[in-house]
Amino acid sequence: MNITVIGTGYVGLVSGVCFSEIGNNVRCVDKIASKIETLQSGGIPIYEPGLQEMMMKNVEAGRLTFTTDLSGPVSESDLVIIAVGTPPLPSGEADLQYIEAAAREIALSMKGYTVVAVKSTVPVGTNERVNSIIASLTDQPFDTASIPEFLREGSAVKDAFNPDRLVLGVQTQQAADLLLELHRPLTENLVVTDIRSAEMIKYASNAFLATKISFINEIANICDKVGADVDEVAKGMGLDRRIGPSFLNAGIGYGGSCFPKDTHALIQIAGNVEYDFKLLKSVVEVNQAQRWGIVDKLLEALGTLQGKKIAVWGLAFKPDTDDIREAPSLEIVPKLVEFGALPQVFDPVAAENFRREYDHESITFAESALEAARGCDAVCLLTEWGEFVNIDLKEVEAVMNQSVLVDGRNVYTAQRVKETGFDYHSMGRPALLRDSFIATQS
Ligand SMILES: NC(=O)c1ccc[n+]([C@@H]2O[C@H](COP(=O)([O-])OP(=O)(O)OC[C@H]3O[C@@H](n4cnc5c(N)ncnc54)[C@H](O)[C@@H]3O)[C@@H](O)[C@H]2O)c1
Ligand SMILES: O=c1ccn([C@@H]2O[C@H](COP(=O)(O)OP(=O)(O)O[C@H]3O[C@H](CO)[C@@H](O)[C@H](O)[C@H]3O)[C@@H](O)[C@H]2O)c(=O)[nH]1
Repeated sequence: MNITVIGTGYVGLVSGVCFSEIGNNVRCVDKIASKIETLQSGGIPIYEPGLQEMMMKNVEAGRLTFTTDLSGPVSESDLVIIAVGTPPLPSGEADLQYIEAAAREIALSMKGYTVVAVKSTVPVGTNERVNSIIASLTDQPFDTASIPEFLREGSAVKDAFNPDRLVLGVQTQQAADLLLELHRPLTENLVVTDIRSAEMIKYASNAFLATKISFINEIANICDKVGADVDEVAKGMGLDRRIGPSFLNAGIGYGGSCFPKDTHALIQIAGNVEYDFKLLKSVVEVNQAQRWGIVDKLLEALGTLQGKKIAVWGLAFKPDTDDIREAPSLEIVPKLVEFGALPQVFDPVAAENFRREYDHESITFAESALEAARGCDAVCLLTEWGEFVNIDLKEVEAVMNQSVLVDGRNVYTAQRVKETGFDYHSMGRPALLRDSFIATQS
């Protein structure tokens, strides 16, 4: 199948590479010339494990090319996938200007029957808008479709080949047949539905996952007060198949380019039809407050942050990505500075992206986790990169001024902490270090 993918961000590039990997001819288009030049020369503008190797393999096989000009590729394509950004407007609503511009450009180049599928996360009704834009500019036959993306950054390639399900929102059998042919090699769990429902499935899924996170974070806050261990609670809850174990990791809350944006957008979508989505508003509020929990714990442990050196481990919104969009670090580090602290920050890949967003004379960018900890009064872990999880805590303690460890992602076991002299604080696990039956078992 000949496919054009518009937008080479996380979603467009991963989709383009994966569809070429299963034998399709894919042309990836982006209007940012520097991105295309990087891709054409074998480089990759984002950090995503396994993507570059797979990209090079398919480029060499002649199935994958990159360009800034969509006209040629679109005119030869059976399927055009729109994977441009839908960033939030100040109101929280999704900004659809890039979707609409792409629709106009596609319409002017289409030749013969083409399916135009929106992969970007868009409010219900957007495909109809895309449909009317294209119909107003061309008399070529076409269908629009909604194929929302569910990949997670950091495991995008793995997710693309092992999806729990794929959702195909269609309006004709012809479009359904083409999309089924494309997606069948990836999974048997194909949900074929109407376009509006497909658009809604994406927002509802992200909102539900965000709700699970805020729920367990509130349970963690209560565990802190009643002396329970939220990880034990999550384990006990998650074994109930109706609840499930995933997305019950308590910590400093969710960030990233999707959950914050999509929860706000769904609140707005509901508001536009005069529905007050009270539950989701609370999810967002809880998530915001959760970020300050780690600062409270540092204050509790140190008394004051004025002049204190604080090592910050992790700046990316999650491990295995350089993405810092809506990362908790972007609020927590400035808050530490505001309290007079001297943060020594380190992230294996996201430090440069962070520095572009926020820098201050009080901050030192360290070259390693150990260097970040040197001379510090406390370490706080914001992102659970493997190298922080597996670090030798005794070695870290040895280079610090005071041994306080605030674990914002609950990654250390009781045994590892007990081997050190750290004054250890976690998110909702006060029972962890207690000499109780559970603590001696763990
Ligand atoms: N990042 C994720 O993990 C993820 C996962 C699922 C869904 N989504 C959704 O997918 C969409 C894309 O997300 P992303 O993170 O890949 O965005 P991104 O901002 O990383 O990439 C979008 C790309 O589209 C390009 N672009 C915009 N208009 C264009 C045009 N007219 N022609 C050619 N290129 C154009 C931009 O230059 C940019 O490179 C969003 O709606 C997002 O909500 C993202
Ligand atoms: O138990 C958990 C799980 C996640 N998180 C946080 O939640 C955020 C999002 O994590 P994750 O979902 O793994 O990453 P994303 O790449 O943002 O992926 C989400 O957003 C994408 C964009 O819409 C969707 O495609 C994915 O299905 C959806 O998981 C991160 O800050 C995590 O630290 C927690 O705090 N606790």
